[in-house]
Amino acid sequence: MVVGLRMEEKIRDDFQLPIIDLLSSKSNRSATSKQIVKACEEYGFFKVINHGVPHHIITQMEEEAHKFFSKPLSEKQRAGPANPYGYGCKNIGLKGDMGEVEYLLLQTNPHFITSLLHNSNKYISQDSNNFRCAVIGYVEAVRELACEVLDLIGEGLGGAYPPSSHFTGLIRDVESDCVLRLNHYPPCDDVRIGFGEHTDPQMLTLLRSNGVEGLEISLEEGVWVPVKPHPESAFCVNVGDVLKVMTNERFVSVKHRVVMKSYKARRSMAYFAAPPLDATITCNSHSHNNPNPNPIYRSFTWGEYKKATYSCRLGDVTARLNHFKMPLSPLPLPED
Ligand SMILES: O=C(O)CCC(=O)C(=O)O
Ligand SMILES: [Fe+2]
Repeated sequence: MVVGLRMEEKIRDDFQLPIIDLLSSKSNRSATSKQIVKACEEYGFFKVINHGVPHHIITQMEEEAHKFFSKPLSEKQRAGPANPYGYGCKNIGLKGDMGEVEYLLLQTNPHFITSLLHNSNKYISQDSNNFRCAVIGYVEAVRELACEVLDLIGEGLGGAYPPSSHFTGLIRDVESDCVLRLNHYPPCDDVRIGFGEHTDPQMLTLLRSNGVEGLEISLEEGVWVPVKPHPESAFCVNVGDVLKVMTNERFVSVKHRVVMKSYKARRSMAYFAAPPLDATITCNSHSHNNPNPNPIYRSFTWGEYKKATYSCRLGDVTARLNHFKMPLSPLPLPED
C-alpha cells in the first residue's frame, strides 16, 4: 500500500532539471545569471555545482547531524519539542501535518545557537562546542552561496528591479530570520511520504542530501520529477514564496515533497534564506519582462507571512498566499 500518494500521479523519471555551474559565472557572468533566471521562471528549482562551499565544512555539519540522529529517541526528545525551534519527530509544523521524518530546526543567528546550547532547557549535544562550530561554519558558508545566487538573480532580472544588493542585504542583515533544518528520514521497505508537498515560504532554500533519493518536485498538478542525487556534490536551490512575490510571480516557488522508498536513511540539510521579520516584501511589476503588469500582492512584512504559514497546513500554499493578494477591482456596473 502506498501511503499518502494519489493514484493518478505521473512520475517523469526522464526529465532533465537545470544544473548551473557557478565556475562558469567567473568567465561569463551575464550568461550564468540569465540561465538562473530562466530556471527560476520555469521551475523555481535548479542545482548548483562548483559552488565553493568547502568540503570540510559540509562534512563537519553532516557528521554532527549524523551523531545527533543516531542517538536514542528519548535523548533526541530532550532537544524538543519543535516550537518551532528544536527537535521534532513526524509532526511537521503546528497544524497536524505528519511525515516519516525527524528534524532539528535551528535559527541561524550565532547568539541563538549559543543560547540554545548553553542556556535553554533543550539539550542537543554532549559536545556542544563542536556542534556550535559546525553550525556556525556551515551557515556562514551557505549564506555566502545564497548571496552569490541572489546577486546573479538580481543581475539577471535587470535594471527595473531594485539593485541586486537589495536581495542580499536582506539575508546579510544581522536581524535576518534565516533557518537551518536538519532532516532525517528513516529507511523503509514500502513507499512513504517523508515530507508532504509544500513550497518553502522564504526567499531561497539551499538544500543538500546524503545522496539517498526521495526528493521530488512538481512541474504541474499531479506531475512529479524525482531529483536524482548528483555525483558532484550539488546543492539544490528552491525558489521560495517571498521571491515569487517580489518578482510579481515572474518566478514560481517550487512545489516539492519527499517520498521515501529506500532501505537507506536519507539525510538532508536545508538552509532557508529569509529577511528580517520586520522587512517589507513588495512586489515589483515594472520589469518589461514581467508577464503581470499590475502588482498581484499588497506589501506585507516577512513576519506577517511567517505567521500565516504557521496558521495553515503544509500544503495550503494557495490559501496562505491568497491572503496577501490585492483585492480584485470590482467589476464595472453595466450601463443602462
Ligand atoms: O529533505 C528534503 O530533501 C526536503 C526537505 C524540505 O523540503 C524542507 O525541509 O523544507
Ligand atoms: Fe521544503
